[in-house]
Amino acid sequence: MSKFGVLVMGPAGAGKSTFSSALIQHCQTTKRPCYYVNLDPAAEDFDFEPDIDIKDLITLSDVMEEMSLGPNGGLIYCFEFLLENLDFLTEPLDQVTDEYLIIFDMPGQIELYTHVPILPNLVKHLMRGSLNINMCAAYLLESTFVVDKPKFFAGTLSAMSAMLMLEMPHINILSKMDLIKGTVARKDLKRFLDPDPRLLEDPRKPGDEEDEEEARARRDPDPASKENVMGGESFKRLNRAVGQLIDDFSMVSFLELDVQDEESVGAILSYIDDAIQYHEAQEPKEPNDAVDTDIGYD
Ligand SMILES: Nc1nc2c(ncn2[C@@H]2O[C@H](COP(=O)(O)OP(=O)(O)OP(=O)(O)O)[C@@H](O)[C@H]2O)c(=O)[nH]1
Repeated sequence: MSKFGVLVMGPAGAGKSTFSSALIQHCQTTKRPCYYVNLDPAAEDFDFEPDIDIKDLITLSDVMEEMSLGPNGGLIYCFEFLLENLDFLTEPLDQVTDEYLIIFDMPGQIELYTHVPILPNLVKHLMRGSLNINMCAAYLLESTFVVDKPKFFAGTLSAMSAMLMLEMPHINILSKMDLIKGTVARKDLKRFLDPDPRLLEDPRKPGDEEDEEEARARRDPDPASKENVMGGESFKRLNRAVGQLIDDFSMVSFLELDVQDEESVGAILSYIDDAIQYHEAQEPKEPNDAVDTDIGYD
């Protein structure tokens, strides 16, 4: 057995720190040792004191002030600095024994999960070489997004982007389920948990009933309708293509998280353990890949 780690990611305010705390609480209840690493250089209040806190190395506020950078550029700078000082993580993590679950609580800036290769390099360092941590990514998206379908699909695309970029075991989580409980019918919710590509063409909000006429018009649009003449159809085709892309990439589905419900937290942790074990069985690691610390920030 070797160390297990979970990289808790997702957009700002998705509930990453709250989920990290729920995981720690669950580990305490089930007597599983865990270790908490805060990698958000702007995070301030914690339910549980981090065992490693990036702010002991560098803080976003110092970088913004001293380098005259904004919050996004400042965050990238902080991570570049972390990659140049990986001993800050390696030394304490080397001391963590194999039975521990290591929770990495990440910042919410979306840039980190899309186009800059910071996280792939960090993950490579954690998973390969001497640390040899078996990792899984947990990408959180707020459940309230389901009432705004374009927003939900945009969030799903960012989860996919993180999946493709990191190439590691990955689960997606719909967080804050308590906020939509009772407002979205189970059958509607299922179309989001396992994203249905036709959702973007369906004008109804979850919970609305569709009348026969609307359903017919959606299945069989009138080519001469005003919307089509004004270019609405090409927008619909784009939506359809995006929905299909997500559908074809059949690994994109969501688990439900309600942090108040101990069982849902435990179920997600079991998925994380299973995803890691499955990945380990499929793809033995290549040790000692060099970490590229140049991420092209100027
Ligand atoms: N109702 C409800 N609120 C939640 C839940 N999880 C988090 N929140 C609230 O959502 C807000 C953001 O939660 P955080 O855990 O700080 O989110 P985060 O993703 O760590 O935020 P950043 O680090 O700023 O990106 C806080 O006000 C939380 O109390 C949940 O499961 N249900």
